[in-house]
Amino acid sequence: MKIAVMGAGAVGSYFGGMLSRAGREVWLVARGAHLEALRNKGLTVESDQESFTIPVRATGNPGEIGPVDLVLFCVKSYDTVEAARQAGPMLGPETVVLSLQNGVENEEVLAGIVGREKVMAGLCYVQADLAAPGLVRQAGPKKDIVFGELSGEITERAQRILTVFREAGIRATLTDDIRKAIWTKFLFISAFSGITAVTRSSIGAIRETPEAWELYRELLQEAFIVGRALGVNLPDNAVEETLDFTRSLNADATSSLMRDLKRGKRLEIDALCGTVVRLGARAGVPTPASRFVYSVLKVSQVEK
Ligand SMILES: NC(=O)C1=CN([C@@H]2O[C@H](COP(=O)(O)OP(=O)(O)OC[C@H]3O[C@@H](n4cnc5c(N)ncnc54)[C@H](OP(=O)(O)O)[C@@H]3O)[C@@H](O)[C@H]2O)C=CC1
Ligand SMILES: CC(C)(CO)C(=O)C(=O)O
Repeated sequence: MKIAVMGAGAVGSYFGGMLSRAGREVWLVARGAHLEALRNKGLTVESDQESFTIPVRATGNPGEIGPVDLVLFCVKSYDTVEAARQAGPMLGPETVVLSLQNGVENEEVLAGIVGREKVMAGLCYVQADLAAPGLVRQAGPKKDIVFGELSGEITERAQRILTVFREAGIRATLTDDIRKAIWTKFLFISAFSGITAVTRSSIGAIRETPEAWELYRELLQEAFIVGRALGVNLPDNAVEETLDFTRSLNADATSSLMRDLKRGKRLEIDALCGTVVRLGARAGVPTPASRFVYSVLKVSQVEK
C-alpha cells in the first residue's frame, strides 16, 4: 500500500513514521524547515516507550508522488481546503483520503473537493508535538486511531487499511458509526483544548481547581447538547464518561491548541469551541461557556 501524509507535522509525522518504519512506502508532504530536516536528516520520533530515527521520503510537491492508495490527511483544519486542492496529483480512482484531524466538519469539506467516494473519516488520540524540525515528541500512553466509512459499512478497503495500521504497531479501530466516534472525540477536544488554552494550564492544575473543572464540565455539556440536537448518537452518559477519561490523563497532559497558543501560532478555534458556538446557534442551543472561551482565545488571533 502506497501512502502519503498530507501535512506531515506532529500527528502526520508520528503516524507516517510508524508506517514507514514498518516498511510501507510512505511519502511525507511537508514544508519549510521541517521538510528540509526530513530530507537531510530523516525523521526522529521520541516517545516515552521508544525512540527511532529513519530516513523518509519527503516532498513539498504532491506531483512528485503521483497516485497513492491512502492519503492520511493531517493538516490543521484551517488549511484543509488549500491542502485538499493541492493533493490532486496523489488521487487515483481507488485512492482513499482519511482525515485524522480534530473537528466535526473536515470530512464534508474534503468530500466537496476530492469526491465523497474517496473520503473516510477518522480521528486520533495522541499527544504529539513537532519539537524541532525533523523531530516529533509523543507523550503519554494513548496513540490510537479510530476510523470508518461515511456510510458506516465495514468495507474491504477499510479492513485493508486497518491491517496496515495494526501491522505498523498502531492501535487502530474500524467503526460502523464514525460520526459518533468523531463527536465523542469532539466533545472531549473542544472542551479540553478550550479549558487548557484559556487557562494556559495542563490538566492537573485544572482538575485541582473546582471553578475551572466546573467550566470544563459546562463546555462538555454544551457540546453534548449541540451534538444531540444535531441527531448524533451520543450516549446519555457521554459527559460523565469524558470526565472520567479526563481524570485518567497524566497531570501534565495538554492540548495541541494550548501548545500552539503558547508558541504564538494560529489556533484551530473555529473548528473547536467556535464550532460548538456556531452549530449551537444553528440548532437553537445556548452555548455561553463555549462563547466565552472562543471570544477570549479569538483575541490572540488578531493579525494572524
Ligand atoms: N498534535 C496533537 O497532539 C494532535 C493533533 N490533532 C489534530 O491533528 C491535526 C494536525 O495537528 P498537528 O499535527 O498538531 O499540526 P501541525 O501544525 O504540527 O502539522 C500540520 C502540518 O501540515 C503542514 N501543512 C499545512 N498545509 C500544508 C501544505 N499545503 N503542504 C505541505 N504541508 C502543509 C504544516 O506546515 P506549517 O507548520 O508550515 O503550517 C504543518 O507542518 C489537527 O487537526 C489537530 O487538531 C489530533 C490529535 C492530537
Ligand atoms: C488528544 C489530544 C488532547 C492529544 O494531545 C488532542 O487531540 C490534541 O491535543 O489536539
